[in-house]
Amino acid sequence: MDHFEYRDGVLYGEDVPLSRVAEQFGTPCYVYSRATLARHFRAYTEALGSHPHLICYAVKANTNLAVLGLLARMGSGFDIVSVGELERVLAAGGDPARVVFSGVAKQEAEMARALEVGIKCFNVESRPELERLDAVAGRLGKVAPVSLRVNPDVDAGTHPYISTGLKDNKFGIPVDEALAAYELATELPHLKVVGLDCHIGSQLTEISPFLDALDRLLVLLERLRECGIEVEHLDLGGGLGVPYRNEHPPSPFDYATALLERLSKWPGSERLTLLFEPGRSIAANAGVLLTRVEFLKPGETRNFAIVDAGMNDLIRPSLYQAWQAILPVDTRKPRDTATYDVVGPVCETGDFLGKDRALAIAADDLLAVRSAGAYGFVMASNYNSRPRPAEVMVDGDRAHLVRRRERLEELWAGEALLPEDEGGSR
Ligand SMILES: Cc1ncc(COP(=O)(O)O)c(C=O)c1O
Ligand SMILES: N[C@@H](CCCC[NH3+])C(=O)O
Repeated sequence: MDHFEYRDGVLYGEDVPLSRVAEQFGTPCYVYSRATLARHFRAYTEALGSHPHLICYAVKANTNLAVLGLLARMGSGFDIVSVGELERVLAAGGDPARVVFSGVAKQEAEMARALEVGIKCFNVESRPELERLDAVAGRLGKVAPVSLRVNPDVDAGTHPYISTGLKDNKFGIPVDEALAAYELATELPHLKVVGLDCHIGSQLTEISPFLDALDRLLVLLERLRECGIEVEHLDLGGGLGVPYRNEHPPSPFDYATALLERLSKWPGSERLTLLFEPGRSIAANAGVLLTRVEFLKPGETRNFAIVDAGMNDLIRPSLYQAWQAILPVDTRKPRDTATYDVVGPVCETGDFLGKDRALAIAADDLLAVRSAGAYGFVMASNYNSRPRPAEVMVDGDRAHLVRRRERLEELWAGEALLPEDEGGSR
């Protein structure tokens, strides 16, 4: 069941009419469904069944504390890429022993904090990072658990900005250099090799690139074994796509079944814990962005629906030419249908949420931009000095404000005038 659906012409999030959310909390506003988030998380754990596994939700997709807290209580681990994400996981009650730390540029202080709280492992992306981590761990008298992120050079078949597993991408250690990097890791006194990791990209809609990557990792695991290096876990990253429009990505079940089948041919695979780092497939379709039509502006060549959410609130359409469905929240009022570019208030021609959309709308109507639960609020900015929107979680017939809209004064907190400009004129 989809938890954002029309009932009698009105769009609901679970049992809450989205018009009520807009009235209560204003627009623009992100709305997440607790039941959908939980269902998406369970789809992974059920798909993996009894095979030892840990789902490490990719925090970057949606860092709202209520989202993290819900997943933490369901037993989720977390994939983080900064100490900021680590602190959010801890603040939400997440278990540090279930945290993996990815990212190409981990700083010493970030490593130190992660060692202090005792994370599960560092997904190390280069040889200099191994050396830095060894030095930091040595200074703290600790041993850092490491997994090397290998770049298997497979084409994920996704948007070039979100493809990460090609030779040309900055991520990971090239697969041909991985063995030598593992040897270095075993020699460094303050590191312990625990895993092997890859992440080939985001919004993948086919299983085959994942299987190609797995095949390459299994060849590497074989060679590691020959050198006496055994790992406890294999982390296949995130990347499973979602339907934004008419894509048909594999379900977590189909994906896991295909992987487990391929893996079963590898001796000892039943002892290898599988880690996954899904972000989008858990959060994207668990959220919408609510926005109100400010003005309709008919034109000679195009009609514009100018709404109160802009590229600063949801940048995916502008940045990746991403298509996200835009739906009227209340379809009961009689309206003429026209084709609109749905644009925001920001002073950029690239400020649009959708183009060429057939919509039956009038000024003041509410719209919902779908699939906005991942890479939505987290990528919002204050461009044009616009406060970032509120976030709301619906749960059955209740709507909880889980992050209030930013206040205007917060936009200049921490800034100062020059001393000579404080009050009075020169
Ligand atoms: C290392 C890593 N893990 C996990 C993810 C999550 O990816 P997705 O949201 O596509 O599942 C990303 C983002 O692409 C990533 O860079
Ligand atoms: N921000 C991207 C995904 C980035 C994945 C991060 N490695 C998107 O919205 O599609």
